Amino acid sequence: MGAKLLDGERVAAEVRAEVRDRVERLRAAGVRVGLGAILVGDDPASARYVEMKARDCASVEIASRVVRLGPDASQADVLAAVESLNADPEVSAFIVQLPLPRHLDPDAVLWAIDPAKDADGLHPVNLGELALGRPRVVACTPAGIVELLHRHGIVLDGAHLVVVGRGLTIGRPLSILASLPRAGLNAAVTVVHSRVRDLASIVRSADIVVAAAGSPGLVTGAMVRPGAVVVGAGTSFEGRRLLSDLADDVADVAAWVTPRIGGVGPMTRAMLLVNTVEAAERRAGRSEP
Ligand SMILES: Nc1nc(=O)c2c([nH]1)NC[C@@H]1CN(c3ccc(C(=O)N[C@@H](CCC(=O)O)C(=O)O)cc3)C=[N+]21
Repeated sequence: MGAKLLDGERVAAEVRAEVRDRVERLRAAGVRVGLGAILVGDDPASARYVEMKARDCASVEIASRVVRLGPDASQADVLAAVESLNADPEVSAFIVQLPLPRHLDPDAVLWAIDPAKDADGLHPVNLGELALGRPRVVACTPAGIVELLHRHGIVLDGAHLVVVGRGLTIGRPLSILASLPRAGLNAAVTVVHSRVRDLASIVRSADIVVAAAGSPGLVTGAMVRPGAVVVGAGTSFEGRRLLSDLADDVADVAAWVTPRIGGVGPMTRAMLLVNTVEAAERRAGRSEP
């Protein structure tokens, strides 16, 4: 266990303190900030995440509203919930918890969200703006990973970043974000899936590895170049236990590694609050750079 820990809990607390100041300033100007969530079905992990989010909101004095729909909710029911939050002046931004039950079409639901209220940065317009090189609302986990690295003094610019996993919420947007020609980003990005030929040699060529495949123990110490930075971002469960995409022996080899708990997860939640206060600021016409 030679690696230093990328302390997401600590950095998330810093980010929350900054969000709280911004909420305070908006309140002084008569603007209230609220985060909504639509939760469909009874997946325990999803329910737990939505609960944590409500607690985070309370800690920064953002109002929180959860719309709960049963596991048999129809596409029309979900779209109606989206429309109600789009129209709700108390809701600055909101998320639709994913994955949705299999009978629902997530693409149509994401399209229905007002892009100005998209707290997750997963609306096609926001993903499109990101791809075009002018990020507006950035997906929470990618934004959180970039922030986590920055605040530990780890430089993306010029580094070789290997992203394992290309999902909608982490790998795909992170690979685009990190490659943007901007100060603090500008990484040389390789994005692969978990069954790529010779994953080990690709991972070994990385300065920074982000494992976002949702495949427990996928990235092992033997794959990692000594001194590399390794971030575990995938989530999977064994019962209620959260499993990491990183094998434990990564910590013997890497210079920096995320802990299984208290790494990327708290950063994801913190960036959700950032996206929410930014939505409120834009709406109030006092957007900060
Ligand atoms: N529309 C949408 N947006 C999401 O951002 C989203 C989603 N759907 N669906 C599910 C995934 C998963 N996710 C997590 C966020 C934080 C923790 C987290 O904070 N975990 C704690 C541990 C919590 C525990 O003790 O189980 C930690 O890593 O320290 C976990 C998982 C967001 N997701």
